[in-house]
Amino acid sequence: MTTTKSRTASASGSEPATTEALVRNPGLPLDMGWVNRVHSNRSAIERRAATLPTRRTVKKDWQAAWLLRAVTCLDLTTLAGDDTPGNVLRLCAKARQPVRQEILTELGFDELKVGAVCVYHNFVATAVEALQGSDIPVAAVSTGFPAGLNGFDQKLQEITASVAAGAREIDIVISRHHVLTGNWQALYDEVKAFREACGEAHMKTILATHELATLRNVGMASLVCMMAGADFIKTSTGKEPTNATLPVGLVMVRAIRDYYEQTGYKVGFKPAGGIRTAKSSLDWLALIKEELGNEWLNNSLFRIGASGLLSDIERQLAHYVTGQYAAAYENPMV
Ligand SMILES: O=C[C@H](O)COP(=O)(O)O
Repeated sequence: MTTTKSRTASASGSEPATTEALVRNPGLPLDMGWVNRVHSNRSAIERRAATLPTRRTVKKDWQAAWLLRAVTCLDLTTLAGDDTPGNVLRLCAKARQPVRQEILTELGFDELKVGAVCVYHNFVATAVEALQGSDIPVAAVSTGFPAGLNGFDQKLQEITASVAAGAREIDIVISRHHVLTGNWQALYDEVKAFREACGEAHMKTILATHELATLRNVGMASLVCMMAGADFIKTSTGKEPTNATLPVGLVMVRAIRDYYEQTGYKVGFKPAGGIRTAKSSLDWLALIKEELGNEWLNNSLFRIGASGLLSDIERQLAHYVTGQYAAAYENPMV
């Protein structure tokens, strides 16, 4: 007979949490013919997005397995004005042990860790040291995060400094004005230069979709950033009035699918900003599964950027294992 524990473990392990090394998207010359063919039908996109939270009901063992998968894809983030070395160290400890060991053991796991820790440049060195030996990468937000309005040279210096401090991932923000004025060449040139400055560090390109005015702009900007060599495209900084939404996510993952079908290169996707509940993490996983397939359901190609999601996931996992919700003090942070 299959036990609950072994079913859960196999459900979570049915696809590897981290796949073998991907071929990095090298980018390609800006193809304005392709970019101009991007279209978006807002009502159709919104209708499709509205079905996602309802059509895939993931329950019991499968829900636990999906939540564990969400944890492995989490960019555990702190990007607050009152960040301190102390709270970054606590975040890194949580990154190493995101779910209490007794819960993990009940679920049949020895170990679980997040996809990355995401901080401002000033805390990169602290996080790198705290995560030594864990193989958890540190991601730095860069290029004038969140508004993206620093000078261009300053933006390149920020990237270089974060890479030198040990960041293995750089989350850059694009200049929204290039999109809003239709200057796609400028957007392409900017992102290509950022990618060159990143070197071996993987580059996530934040579109700040709320500030791009239309879904068509989101689709066009997604494509231009991939042509310029983005390893991931990311929805939001977490600082816009509206951040990750399923309609915007749908436009972006369809751009990723289009790019893959045309070039053979897989680009990752990172929804970020305002994702706070275990249920919403399941909706994002469902979006990826349905639109991009299981190949994207691992932390090489999918991340969730969140500063306040993990505690609800841990709470739901504890409930799954014990039948009771934990007291707040048992899940003290994030
Ligand atoms: O990149 C990640 C986002 O800044 C996180 O946003 P959040 O604080 O709303 O979770």
